[in-house]
Formats: sequence, structure tokens, C-alpha cells
Amino acid sequence: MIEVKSLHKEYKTKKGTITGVDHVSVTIEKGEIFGIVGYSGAGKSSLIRCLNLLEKPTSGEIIIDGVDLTKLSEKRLREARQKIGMIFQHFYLVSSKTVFENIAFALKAAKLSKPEIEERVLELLHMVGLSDKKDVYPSQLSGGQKQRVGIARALANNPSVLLCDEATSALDPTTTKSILQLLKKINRELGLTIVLITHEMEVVKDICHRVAVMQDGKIIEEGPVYDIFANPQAELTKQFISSVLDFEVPEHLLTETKGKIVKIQFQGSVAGESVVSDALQAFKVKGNILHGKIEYIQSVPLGIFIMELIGQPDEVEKTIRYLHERTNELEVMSYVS
Ligand SMILES: Nc1ncnc2c1ncn2[C@@H]1O[C@H](COP(=O)(O)OP(=O)(O)OP(=O)(O)O)[C@@H](O)[C@H]1O
Repeated sequence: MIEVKSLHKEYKTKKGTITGVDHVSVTIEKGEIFGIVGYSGAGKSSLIRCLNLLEKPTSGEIIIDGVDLTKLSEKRLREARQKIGMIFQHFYLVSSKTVFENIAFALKAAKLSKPEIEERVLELLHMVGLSDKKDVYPSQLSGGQKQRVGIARALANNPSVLLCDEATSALDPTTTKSILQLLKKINRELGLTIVLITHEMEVVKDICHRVAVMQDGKIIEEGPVYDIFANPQAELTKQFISSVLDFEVPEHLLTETKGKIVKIQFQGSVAGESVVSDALQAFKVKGNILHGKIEYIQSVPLGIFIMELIGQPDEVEKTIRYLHERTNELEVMSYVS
């Protein structure tokens, strides 16, 4: 478990003091994938780099499995860092070393014998799907393959925590998906706690269990990913969600419609029920779907439909009441009489 208590990070510059992280407190459970999302300058990098003391916090505590890293001597901190792996947007592989040597290098400090190092590197290469690339140099690898080497290197010393600093931001969408799948597999098979920072809500949707939204150095909203998608509170969180769940209805549709427009949300198993067709059969109304989508957030459906209801006002009202009772959220968007 990672407990961050009132973490504060300031940078002293010629132009004055800049706050990177502003008294953030957050708890990350063992074995979960925790995402931190925010725009550029929100403080994500400062926060994640403080977690392994790559950046020294100005004040606050970083407690990993009961040990406050900020209180450790340099020697003890070096030992503790072995249990915290990290991967980066730009991979940082050593270009003059082969894939094998890049990973083996991380094991040197652990004082393993040569055969032990060989065995461990081959095991790691197998895990990340690069067994056939052991003797090639980083320049001969694609971005996705370089990140796989980065992951193997980060896992070399069997860490309990993996920090991912915009690990997929330099990759194309297909490669991003494959790296996220690999991180998911590692999390599942090794029980590793993963903390990742990203500016893409799509990444959060694909693999995170919980997410925190950062703005101006602070966490402004935090919760299970599904709940945040289904019921975002802060304006910024809504903006991030809309990048994945875009439900803008063209203005002319809203003004040209004849009936009442409702936006309905279905969560979980409700998304699979025939609520809309039941409603249309039960009442004398016609339903015209203007927009609709079911998004799967780690296999759990979240459905949103925007629908025009046309009929006598009392029948439309009854339909709305019925839909309200059987769905998770209903909002009347407009009424053109
Ligand atoms: N080494 C530094 N010296 C001075 N200011 C810094 C330093 N690192 C970060 N900052 C400042 O701290 C604030 C938070 O930056 P940080 O890089 O943590 O945000 P971020 O959310 O990771 O953004 P990005 O995605 O662009 O890296 C910004 O105002 C930034 O300018």
C-alpha cells in the first residue's frame, strides 16, 4: 500500500517559487492500478517522481508498505528503490548496450551471479514477449518494443510497485493498447501495484481500477474508474470524460425536434435490459433515438442514449417517469412544443 500524506513539492526558480504538488494526500491499495490524469502542468510528473523520491518532496510523507521513504538514509533509500520500478515516456534505454545488457544492468546492483542474471533476463524477456530480440540494440526496435524492454528492466528486481510516467504517450494507438494489455497482465499475474500518470482518459478507461484527477497541483476528484465515468462531479473531470464519451447532439437536431428530448444513462446490468422498448410498448409514444452508445469500462457496460419522445404530453410524462424508475439517470434536455 502507498500512503501519500500532505505531499508538497515546490520548485525554487529565478522567477520565484512554483508549486508542483500542493498538499496532496492519497492512498493507493496493494495490487491496484491507480491512474492520475490531468492536463500539462497539473503536477502529475512531480507527484509520481516524488513517490520514489526521484524528486525530493518539500514536505509530507510517502509511506510504502509501512516505511516512510522521506525518513530513510541514502543507503536505505537505495534499497527501498529496488522495490519500486519505473518506466518513462522516452524509455531511456542505453543505446550502446543490447536489449539483454540493458536489462542485466538493472540486476548488477542486486549482486546476482552471471548464470542467475542470464536466467532472470531470459525470463523477463519471455514475460514481455521479446525473447527473440535479446541481442539487438535499441535503435533496431520499434517504440512499443523499446517500452517492453523498459518494462522488463523495471521488473528486474521483483518490485512491488511500478510507476509509469506517461508510458504510452509516445506510442501509436494500437501499440498503446498492446502495452496497456501487458501492464494489465503484469498486474494480474504478479500482483504488482501500478501507478500511472497520463493525460489520456482512454488509458484510464482501459486499465485503471481507480483514478485521481489533478489540477493546479491538487487532486480535485478521485474514485473507482466506473463511478467517475458514470457520475463525474468536477467540470474538469467532465471534460476528460467527454473525450471518451462524446455525447454532443448537433444544435439543429435539438431545435428541429418535435418532442421532448431525454438523456438516459444505463449502468451495469441495466444496460442489457430492454427498458426503452418496454417503455415504448407500454405507452402511446414514439421514440426516436438521436444518439446512443454503450461503452465498456473494463467489461462493465455504461450506456447513454439521447432520445426524442413524441406523443400526448401526459403519455410522454408517464414514459419519462417509467424510464426514470428503470434507469440510473435521466435528464430532460429540452422541450419543443
Ligand atoms: N524542475 C522544475 N523546476 C521548476 N518548475 C517545475 C519543475 N518541474 C515541474 N515544474 C513546475 O511544476 C508544475 C507541475 O509540473 P509537472 O511537470 O509536475 O506537471 P505535469 O502534470 O506532469 O505536466 P506535463 O504532463 O506537461 O509534464 C508546473 O508549473 C511546472 O512548470
